[in-house]
Amino acid sequence: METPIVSVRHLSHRYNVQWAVNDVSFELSARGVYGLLGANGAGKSTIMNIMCGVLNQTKGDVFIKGIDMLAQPVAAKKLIGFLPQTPPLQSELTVEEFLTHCARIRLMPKNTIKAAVDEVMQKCNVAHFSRRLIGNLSGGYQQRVGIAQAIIHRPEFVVMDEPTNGLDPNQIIEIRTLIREIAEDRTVVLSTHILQEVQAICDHIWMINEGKFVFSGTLHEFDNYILPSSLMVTMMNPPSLAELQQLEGVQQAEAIDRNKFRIRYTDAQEVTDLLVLHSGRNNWRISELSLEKYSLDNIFSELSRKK
Ligand SMILES: Nc1ncnc2c1ncn2[C@@H]1O[C@H](COP(=O)(O)OP(=O)(O)OP(=O)(O)O)[C@@H](O)[C@H]1O
Repeated sequence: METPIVSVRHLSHRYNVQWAVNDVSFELSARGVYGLLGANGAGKSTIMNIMCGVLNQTKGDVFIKGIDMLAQPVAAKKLIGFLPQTPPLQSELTVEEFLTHCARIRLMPKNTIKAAVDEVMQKCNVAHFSRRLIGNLSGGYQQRVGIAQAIIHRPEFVVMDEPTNGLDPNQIIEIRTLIREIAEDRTVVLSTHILQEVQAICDHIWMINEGKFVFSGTLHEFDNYILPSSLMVTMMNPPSLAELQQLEGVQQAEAIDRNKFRIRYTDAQEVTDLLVLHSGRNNWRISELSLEKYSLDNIFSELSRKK
């Protein structure tokens, strides 16, 4: 069997007295984008920093292509690219100078550096800014340079800590596209606290809460696992709450305001059909009907209930 690109075994980490990561294990063998999703403080950065050899774990092991990160950090780090939460940029250098410097500290052979810098500037679409000082680039372009430094040495495995944090909506779309391109021939692990981010670019999701994995699966499995169980209905001429509650298929109805109600149900289609039917018969005049989208908080509490 092929050696996994990454193997994390029973990883735990404690800062002072608090356990930030608690017995996390996983293995990655395939290409694609893996999303580590969790609220602020869930433990994402701690796991990423340990995987990349920036922080030594309290317990457990990390192997990169079979190489123990603690025992052989230099050899393991050659196989990894890392974009930390705050990109390690030097604002007084030009893009080309900075990437050349990164290639040197990555111990790339001297005669390969120029070609590698040109290639990565093309890939990350910063070649036209090669002579511009990094400090004078926009946030989106600085992030591109941050990604370029992570892949300059052509690692098989790239880790990005909240790569779209702080960018504007257009920049977010561009950086997501770049990440997907990078993942075509590599394994990328990224962290985010934004549900839509994993839905937009990840093939596989891990959810982490208070230092523990609470879900691991494909995007499809995730969507099937977390089904909404309520809908919002707005009516111009609503019935009483008691009337709504008596409707077949309605588990519970809650008035949000005079016209708007949250309906909990067992079968979304059945309750929608009945609401529309009764609205037609009784002139309730539905103006809006929508399934409620889950927030990250809802999902965590739902996952905790399912465990
Ligand atoms: N250097 C540190 N010293 C003490 N506690 C820390 C330190 N770094 C992180 N923590 C704590 O460990 C827990 C996990 O933090 P971590 O930064 O890994 O979470 P995160 O999911 O990456 O959150 P964020 O999205 O806010 O970066 C948090 O409770 C945090 O306060």
